[in-house]
Amino acid sequence: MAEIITPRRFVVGYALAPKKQQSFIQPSLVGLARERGIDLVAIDASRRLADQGPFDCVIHKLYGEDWKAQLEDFEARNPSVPIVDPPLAIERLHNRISMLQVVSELEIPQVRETIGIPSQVVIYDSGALSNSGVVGALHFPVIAKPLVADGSAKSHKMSLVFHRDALLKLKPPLVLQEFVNHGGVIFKVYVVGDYVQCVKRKSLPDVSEEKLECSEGSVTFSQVSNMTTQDPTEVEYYMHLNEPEMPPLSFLTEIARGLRQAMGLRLFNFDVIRDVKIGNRYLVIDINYFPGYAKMPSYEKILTDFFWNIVYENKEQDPGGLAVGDNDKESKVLVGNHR
Ligand SMILES: Nc1ncnc2c1ncn2[C@@H]1O[C@H](COP(=O)(O)OP(=O)(O)OP(=O)(O)O)[C@@H](O)[C@H]1O
Ligand SMILES: O=P(O)(O)O[C@H]1[C@H](O)[C@@H](O)[C@H](OP(=O)(O)O)[C@@H](OP(=O)(O)O)[C@H]1O
Ligand SMILES: [Mg+2]
Ligand SMILES: [Mg+2]
Repeated sequence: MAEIITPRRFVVGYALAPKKQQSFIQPSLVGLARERGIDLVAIDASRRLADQGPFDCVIHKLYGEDWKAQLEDFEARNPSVPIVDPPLAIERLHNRISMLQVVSELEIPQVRETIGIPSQVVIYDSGALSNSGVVGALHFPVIAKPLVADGSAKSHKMSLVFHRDALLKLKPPLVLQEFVNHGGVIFKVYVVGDYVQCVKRKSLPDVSEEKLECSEGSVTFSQVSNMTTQDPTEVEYYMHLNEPEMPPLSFLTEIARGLRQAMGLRLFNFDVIRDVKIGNRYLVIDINYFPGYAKMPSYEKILTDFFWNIVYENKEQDPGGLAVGDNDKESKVLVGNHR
């Protein structure tokens, strides 16, 4: 009788909003993870988390106090199971001021390229919009961004504001951020643990001094980097999207490492623009928790490697610390020698 020991399987539980689940949990990801011994299992957010599982790792992108309490309860009962990422660390990204503060605090070598954020002010009430002491130092145009970034459609609705008088119709709380001409392209830097990948995306076109003078009021827009178009006049734009040079990957990797450590997050992306006036000056304008990874080439392999590292790292550090009901996961298959 030969004894075959099959490797232990791991379970990664995911708690995602329906739209996110649909885009992220693709059969190609589930299949690849399964081949590597990792089963991706949906968490039902309407049921108590601690009653579900067992899990070797929990990944999540849900909002609200209820969900945070569920995670805390689960963590207290399963202290050895990694929660990716801790809700407290994610919270920083729900406010567009605290989100970028961490960039200003980065301590990375800035020799050839430099990194920063655009000048910005936070506006809590309408009165501040007409207060020279608050908005007087800003150089126009500015982008008005909702202060809260909570995943709602409203939190993505922005205005490009050309003149001060157009500020008065805006609805605080918001951030007024100087618009920086950057050649109409943004660099989206995806971070998955210590893996970093940069892609180019469509952005707002530059605003010349002449255009600024003849433009009135403001224009609204939403998630411009995700926009695709059937408009033939834009075909040319897309043809030229390949032209701008990428920022050096080593520089982006340093920034990603610094952000990861400072924020205590492993799953995020950040948007970078290059100032056309100062060619080696880069600015971070946005950081997103658990972004649209399925848009990233080879996301299945990158995410599967990430899950594998988490569950194996955890197993090595704490081989005894298994989640509830974990003991029976190492299955032995006995194969009889039939005559
Ligand atoms: N300071 C800036 N200067 C120039 N363009 C900017 C600036 N801030 C934002 N933009 C443009 O506006 C777009 C939306 O801004 P931002 O990324 O902050 O919004 P978001 O809704 O959080 O985006 P995402 O969909 O990536 O979460 C950017 O992709 C970029 O095209
Ligand atoms: O709706 P919220 O919770 O804010 O999250 C969005 C992020 O803000 C975007 O950055 C994601 O798009 P990108 O992956 O293209 O950055 C976007 O990706 P998705 O639309 O593919 O899910 C979302 O993750
Ligand atoms: Mg963005
Ligand atoms: Mg964002």
